[in-house]
Order: sequence, then structure tokens, then C-alpha cells
Amino acid sequence: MHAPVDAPTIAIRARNVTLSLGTRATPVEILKGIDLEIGRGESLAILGASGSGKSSLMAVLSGLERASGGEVIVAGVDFGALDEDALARARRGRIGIVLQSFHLLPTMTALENVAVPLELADHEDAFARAAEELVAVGLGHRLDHYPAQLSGGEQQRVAIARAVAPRPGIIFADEPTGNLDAATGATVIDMLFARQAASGATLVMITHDPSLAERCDRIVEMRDGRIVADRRA
Ligand SMILES: Nc1ncnc2c1ncn2[C@@H]1O[C@H](COP(=O)(O)OP(=O)(O)OP(=O)(O)O)[C@@H](O)[C@H]1O
Repeated sequence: MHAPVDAPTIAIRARNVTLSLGTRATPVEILKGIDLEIGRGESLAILGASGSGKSSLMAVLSGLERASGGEVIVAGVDFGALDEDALARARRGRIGIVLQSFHLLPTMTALENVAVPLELADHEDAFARAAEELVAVGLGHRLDHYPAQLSGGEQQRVAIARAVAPRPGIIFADEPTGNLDAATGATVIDMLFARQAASGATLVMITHDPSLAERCDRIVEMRDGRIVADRRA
């Protein structure tokens, strides 16, 4: 076990984080020294042009990708100090992720998509909790539908229920409305903010949409692998 090394008010701390991908002969510097502190319960939007490094930053902060340099501390745990197994354990239950393209399992119903990961994480009341989460995103009448029988907005609401169900302290969302029309996207985002507010989780959301970013507490803007602006919304 690693003792918490941060004040309990900080959810994520990144210090001089770099990410270098590509080959050894031709490395590509993707993140070029990111310093960022995100408070517990805060909602943060990451804005920036395509290729500026938003998804890469999210991958590093969520432990999907290892930083090449610097320090990433999430919920008091130093990700750089963990081996693969310990990192996977540290992420489980602490971090929920919502992606642009839903990523539901097609052979499972909405209920199973939310409940099965809970069961795998040994939650006793997995199906009851999954049903509650689906009701909370307005899908109580769609529990037994398969993803192909759901609209895009409904699928994303299932994905939100799945991300939130383990009660993670941090929710990452990468362009959560990117595949939805404006009206559907607005409903989905309302659900996401409502679930965040109900759980007190920290929300980190990548978006191209400035009006969506304004709904977060804080906006950081990336350009060419760096944070070039950081302000309250
Ligand atoms: N595995 C990789 N090897 C080399 N370069 C990569 C790799 N993955 C991403 N990149 C490059 O890193 C840069 C940042 O990519 P990233 O996906 O983080 O940007 P983004 O801001 O999220 O873009 P978008 O808004 O288009 O999703 C891009 O120039 C991309 O081409």
C-alpha cells in the first residue's frame, strides 16, 4: 500500500509530465511538461485543437498510459511508483471513463453492461445498483434492451451509468457528445453533470465545444502538448 501523499482536497496532481511516443530513433514529444492540480469535486474542461494532446493527457492522468517523465498523483497514489498490476488495482473503482463512442458490449443488455463490471469488482448488489444507476439516467424502461436497440444518446447514458456505478472519485469523459446531435448531446451532458453532482466526483472532460466547457468550473486550454491557459469558467 502506498500512503496518500497529497492533501485530501487534491484529486489529481501532475508535475512536469511529459509523454514521448513514436520510436526510439524518432521519438515524438506529445506532452511537453504539464503542471496541473485538480481539486476534489471540481469539474474541469480540457479544450484545444485536434492534435494538441488532450486525449494523451487524459490517458496519462487516468493511468491508461504511463508518463515518460514527471509525476502523476491520483487520489494520493503515485501512479509512477506502481507496477502494471498495482496500477490496474489503483484505477479500479477510483476512475470512471466515458468515451465518445460508447464502447458498450453488444451481446449484453443495458443492465448487464452496467452490472457485470460491478460483479467482476465483487460488488454484492451489482444488479440492483446497476438498475438504480440506469433509472437515474432515465433508462429504467430500457434495462433489457441491447445496445443495437438503443439510440446513440441512450447508449451514452448507459455508458455514463456504467462509469458512475462503482462510485469512482474521478470521472474522465473524452468528447462525450462527439457522436451525438446537439439536442441529444445536451441531454446526455445534463445527465453527466447530475450524476457528478450527486456523487461529488471530480470530472475531467475533453471537449471541442466552448459552450460545453463553460459549464465546467474551470477550463484549461492545450496547444502543442502544453497548457496555455487555465481559468475559472
Ligand atoms: N502512438 C503515437 N505515436 C506517435 N504520435 C502519436 C501517438 N498517439 C498520438 N500521437 C500524436 O500526438 C498528438 C496528440 O494527440 P492527441 O490524440 O492527444 O490529441 P487530441 O488533442 O486529443 O486530438 P483530437 O482532438 O483530434 O482527439 C497528435 O499529433 C498525434 O498525432
